[in-house]
Amino acid sequence: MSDTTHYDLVIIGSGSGNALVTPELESRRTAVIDRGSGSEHAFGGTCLNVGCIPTKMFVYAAEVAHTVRDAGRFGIDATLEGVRWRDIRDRIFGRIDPISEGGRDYRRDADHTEAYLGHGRFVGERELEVEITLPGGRHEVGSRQRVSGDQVVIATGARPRVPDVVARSGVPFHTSDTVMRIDELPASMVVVGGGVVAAEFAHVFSALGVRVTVVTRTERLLRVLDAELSQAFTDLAREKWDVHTDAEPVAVRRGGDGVRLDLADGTSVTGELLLVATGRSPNSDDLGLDVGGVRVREDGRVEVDEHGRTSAAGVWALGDVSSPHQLKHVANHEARVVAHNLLHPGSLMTFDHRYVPAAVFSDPQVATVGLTEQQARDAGYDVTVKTQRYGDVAYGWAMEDTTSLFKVVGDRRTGQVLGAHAIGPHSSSLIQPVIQALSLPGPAGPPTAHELARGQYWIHPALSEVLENALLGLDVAPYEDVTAGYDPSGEDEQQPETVGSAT
Ligand SMILES: Cc1cc2nc3c(=O)[nH]c(=O)nc-3n(C[C@H](O)[C@H](O)[C@H](O)COP(=O)(O)OP(=O)(O)OC[C@H]3O[C@@H](n4cnc5c(N)ncnc54)[C@H](O)[C@@H]3O)c2cc1C
Ligand SMILES: NC(=O)c1ccc[n+]([C@@H]2O[C@H](COP(=O)([O-])OP(=O)(O)OC[C@H]3O[C@@H](n4cnc5c(N)ncnc54)[C@H](O)[C@@H]3O)[C@@H](O)[C@H]2O)c1
Repeated sequence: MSDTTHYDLVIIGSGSGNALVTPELESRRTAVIDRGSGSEHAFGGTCLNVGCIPTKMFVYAAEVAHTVRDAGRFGIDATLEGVRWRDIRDRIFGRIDPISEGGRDYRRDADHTEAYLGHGRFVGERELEVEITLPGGRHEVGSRQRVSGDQVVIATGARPRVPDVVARSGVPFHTSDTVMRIDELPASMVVVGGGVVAAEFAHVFSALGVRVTVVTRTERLLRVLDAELSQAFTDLAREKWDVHTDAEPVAVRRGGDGVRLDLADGTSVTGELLLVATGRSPNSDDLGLDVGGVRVREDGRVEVDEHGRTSAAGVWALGDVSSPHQLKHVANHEARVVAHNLLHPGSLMTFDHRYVPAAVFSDPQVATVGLTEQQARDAGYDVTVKTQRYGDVAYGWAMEDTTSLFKVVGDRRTGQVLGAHAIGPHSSSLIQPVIQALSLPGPAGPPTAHELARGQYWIHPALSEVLENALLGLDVAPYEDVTAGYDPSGEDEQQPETVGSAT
């Protein structure tokens, strides 16, 4: 056991936690503790190693395969001759692994910072013991190191949750932590879960030629989305994958070419490989939080206030371990807030969770921000909605699109947008103007739907015209009425000039 080494700042978790060490914090003595992510126990957290980045690199390769298969519709004859899985995998991790190793070495070698590569647990107030489990740091594997900090940040993320019926079965299975490193593509795969991870991996593997079965206990895939989009996604998924909704595995055993899952409705499904994608639990257990005086919510998230402070003085938390949103852009935002707050205790910044957007990089892609139609109705708004088809704008014609939609939810009385939900190519980018309008309101509040549509140019004939048309299609007061008497300078009685429509 080592003596306790004292730091200005101790960070547990090298994902968004590592990004905390901004230039302003770099002069402080900082310890970063991390036990590694995924099967390689890599430094740098989920997003870099087993989350956002590699999945989207696989998604891109899947889309290339899909484009080749689909080319005939456009008069281009092409044949997908094969998929070199190992080449795809090795290209992706050949790029990611060196970044992870470089990040670890930088933290180990930089002035003022130290990397402790192992599992950390509180052993007292702002004091931790780290069981060193990984090589690559300065501490011997197997040793136990004690560190303490003036401030401690918990950024330990979340891990895949595995239903007991799978965990206890003894049948080999994968999660998002391991499935991207497999050596060979299986012929078939059963995905348990109907959320984001399931939707993205089902797309990747099916586009690369794997026969995919999806089993989810909800009545639709991507159940948390606006119901119209969730239904549209489920309908399209059924055309490509064998989708079992309202279904839960009650027994898992070896069978068929690999695994057999008996479902509660008496049917069964088989596949060569089993992928479990049934949610992620915060890494708040096995951290000794009770010893550190840190309270945890019933759902397992570390309890934080709007500034990121936990119940223990000088201990902060951010990202998946504490946030209501398990998203990297949210974890990054929270890290920026906490970094500021560590340096400016007299003027604390607050987390902004008002308009958190999200996207699902599946086939089709889905994006969402703000209230769903049902949420807006439940909240008592005078709701108006417009669902615009991609196929109704010029770029949608070019794409021969027949299935993609952009839906906006508005408040009839104020004319303001309450939410936007899109399903189709590039929806994660197309939705950004709505995120901006909601998040950066002018002095008179967010622009109305018609102001957003008519107060700016929309490049013609870009796909973004689908959003322009959706906004214009909302049954709200026309732009002229909303802007009547509008006088931005306070001097000019004239109305602002409206720009012409691109449609
Ligand atoms: C397959 C997948 C795809 C995703 N795609 C997207 C996406 O496209 N867009 C998006 O916004 N989000 C995506 N996410 C979610 C995103 O990855 C997470 O929200 C984000 O990475 C959380 O960051 P974090 O810093 O809170 O935690 P993490 O990045 O998970 O970092 C926590 C670190 O702490 C370490 N740790 C935990 N406990 C201890 C301990 N006791 N001692 C030492 N170390 C410990 C862990 O090993 C890990 O390295 C995806 C997630 C998955 C699983
Ligand atoms: N593109 C992105 O932003 C992205 C991508 C991947 C993951 N993530 C983040 O990771 C989080 C976790 O993703 P996830 O897909 O694992 O969780 P999730 O909460 O999105 O979905 C879990 C799904 O599994 C189903 N389920 C749970 N237990 C089941 C059981 N026993 N049998 C059958 N179905 C069961 C649930 O009903 C749900 O449909 C997401 O909430 C998201 O925030 C984000």
